Amino acid sequence: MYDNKREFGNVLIVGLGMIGGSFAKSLKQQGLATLFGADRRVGELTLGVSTGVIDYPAQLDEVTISNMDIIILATPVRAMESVLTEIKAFIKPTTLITDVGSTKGSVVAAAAKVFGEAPANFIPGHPIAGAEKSGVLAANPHLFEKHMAIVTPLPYSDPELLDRLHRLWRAVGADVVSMDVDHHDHVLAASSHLPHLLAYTLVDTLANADRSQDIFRFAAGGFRDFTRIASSDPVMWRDVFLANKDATLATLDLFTDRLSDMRQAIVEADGASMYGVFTRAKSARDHFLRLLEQRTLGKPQEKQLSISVTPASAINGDIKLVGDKSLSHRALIMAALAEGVSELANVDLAGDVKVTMQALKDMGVVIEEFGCGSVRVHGVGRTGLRAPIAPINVHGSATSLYLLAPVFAGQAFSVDVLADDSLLNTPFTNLLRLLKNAGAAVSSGAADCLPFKFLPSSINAVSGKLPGPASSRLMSSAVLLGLFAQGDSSFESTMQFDEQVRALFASFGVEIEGQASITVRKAKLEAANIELPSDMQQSLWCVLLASLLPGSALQLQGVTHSGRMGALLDLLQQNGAKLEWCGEPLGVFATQRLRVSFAKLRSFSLSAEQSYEFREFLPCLAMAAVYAEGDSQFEAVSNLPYFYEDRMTTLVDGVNHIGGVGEWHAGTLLIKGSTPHGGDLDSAGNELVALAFLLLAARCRNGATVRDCQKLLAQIPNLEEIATTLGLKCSVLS
Ligand SMILES: NC(=O)C1=CN([C@@H]2O[C@H](COP(=O)(O)OP(=O)(O)OC[C@H]3O[C@@H](n4cnc5c(N)ncnc54)[C@H](O)[C@@H]3O)[C@@H](O)[C@H]2O)C=CC1
Ligand SMILES: O=C(O)C(=O)Cc1ccc(O)cc1
Repeated sequence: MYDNKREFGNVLIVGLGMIGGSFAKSLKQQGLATLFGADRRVGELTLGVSTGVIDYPAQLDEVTISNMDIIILATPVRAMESVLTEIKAFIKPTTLITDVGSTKGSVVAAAAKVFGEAPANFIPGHPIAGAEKSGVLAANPHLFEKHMAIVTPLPYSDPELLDRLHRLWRAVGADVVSMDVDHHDHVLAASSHLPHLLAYTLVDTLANADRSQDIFRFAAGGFRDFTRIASSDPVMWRDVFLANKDATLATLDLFTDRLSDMRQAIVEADGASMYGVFTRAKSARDHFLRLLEQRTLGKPQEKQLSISVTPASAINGDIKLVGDKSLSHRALIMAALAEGVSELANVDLAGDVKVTMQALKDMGVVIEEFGCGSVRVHGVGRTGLRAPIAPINVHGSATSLYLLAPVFAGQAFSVDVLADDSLLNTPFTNLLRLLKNAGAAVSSGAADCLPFKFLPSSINAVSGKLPGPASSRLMSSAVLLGLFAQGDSSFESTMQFDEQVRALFASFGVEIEGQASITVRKAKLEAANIELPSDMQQSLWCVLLASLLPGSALQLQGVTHSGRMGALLDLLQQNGAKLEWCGEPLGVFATQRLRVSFAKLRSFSLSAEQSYEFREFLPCLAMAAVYAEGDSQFEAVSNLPYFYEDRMTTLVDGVNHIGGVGEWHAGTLLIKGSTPHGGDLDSAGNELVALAFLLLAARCRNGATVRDCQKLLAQIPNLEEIATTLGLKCSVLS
């Protein structure tokens, strides 16, 4: 009967109900232990044996207890003291004693009462998995899979037995986390105990109300969802509230205050307050569900998407492109930090910008979306953000990280920042230097990589030379960081401050003076109503497409001639592009209508400085160079940060693969003018490479298929629609 050959030896479950039964059934089905059950209801033990949950029924006597390797207490929490008293005299010090109770302080106190001090072989635990059912017939061997199990070891707990406890929970499929007893009781009071109290009280209130019959008869799904847990076992929950009195009272008081605020909002017909609470709550819950989904389902497998392009003749039309991505990030952040309500038009809400928007929502900012890039942002002011309930995930968006990091650094609460695999190996040395130089308390993973942890600290004005090579993102990080400092920031960069970004900051009351020697003057951050100019990458793509395809005549609305976009278009004009600006410049960003028609482009010759200045646009420029007259060269591409160079290497491989000619000479990229025959182009998952390959595909002789376009389609979800509007024949294949 007693068997020590299996991994966990002899395991006794005391209290063979739903949780104890589920544990036993899982271990038994996997053949990991010999299972014994004890319960004050003999019927549960008989059922336990007949349904294959345990091997043997048992008594809490000397023979049983002294032969056990593991004893698991799975009774309601207030029964545990009497069970411990009963078995105390027979326990061997090498036997692991643990429990599954929903409260932990009371169980530790019970053990201390029985043993004088909780012994080293007593280590409490708690699975965060369950159901409203009870009894051994509700046992489910898969109950704990992909759920968390909390262990709350005590300072003198035996490390070997703690290791065994971890292995035990992992064996039934749980992810084990360790926690302090008091913290456990406060967290669970809020996340589990309070909801059960509300559900029980709501159902009881309505059951005793006038018209109760009709209340239940006409109850909808919401009522069912909200009250499912009121079917839970009353003894178990009575015990929980008796055992975790202080922590549940604290969370109940907080909730009662907020409920009376909601009552007041209804009395005063204060729709704005209600709307704020509801949108913040929705956003918090959506966020929480995503976390939960990730834990239970793992990361979703990305489907490979390709785009096939039939060689096009002309493209034509009059089109308004979505707003600039980099300005969209900045506009949302500034509107969130401003005082009052901002109306933003033509915001790009796809791809990485979604990451920035979600982070702001996670910190309590209400953002209403009206479709077509129109959003209303209810600014909370520089000090009005709230601590997010979970780490902020910037997924694969380095831009979100650059622009949000200064905001996290300036908060009075701490923020943890995570990312997806794609960004986890990227070092953010210069960003971290900028933050730390200004006094931010931020720690990172190894080699300046994510994850980051920000702790509250006081931020000093940004001064001196910005670290590392100049970049528009880092300059904006510096401006944003300065918003949280005392006094005005002044810093130097080797690059000129972009005029469009300057105009954007100015709209919200932040004046940026100077070109490469910058002074940031911040007054009160004011809400703004602005319309963003067309996205630079997408505008460039359309301009090049029209320039490459004979017969094309295209009109682009809302393009700006200021800043980097202006410089880029000037470069194209010097290379023979036929561009014509129409109408007066409008609005903060001086946008105009741009006419583009086919042109025989001359070969490109970019100096090292120009390769650096236009580094984000090199992929599209290099693919246009394939169809330019003569040989183009892009100097010093190999001196760019590695990921720019990687993009160009992928592009050159693609060009050569489909019959064009691209070569490297001492860091300079040479592209010979030609008309490739076409074929397969692998973008290696990079969205800018994929976008540039579409240009290449549009004019090659037989068309081409661009592989690995998931990221591109996430960033520009309406790409197929844009192409159709312009008359370019392309289709997405999965
Ligand atoms: N129900 C749930 O979803 C979860 C429950 N828990 C905890 O697990 C424990 C068990 O809960 P359930 O399995 O749901 O309850 P249950 O009612 O299904 O099982 C409890 C069992 O303990 C037995 N019992 C009561 N007093 C006893 C005593 N003095 N000696 C021997 N047996 C005794 C009962 O007869 C019953 O069979 C509780 O401490 C609860 O807080 C933890 C996580 C989830
Ligand atoms: O049924 C549900 O949704 C639960 O909330 C289950 C539950 C009940 C008690 C716990 O201590 C842990 C989990």
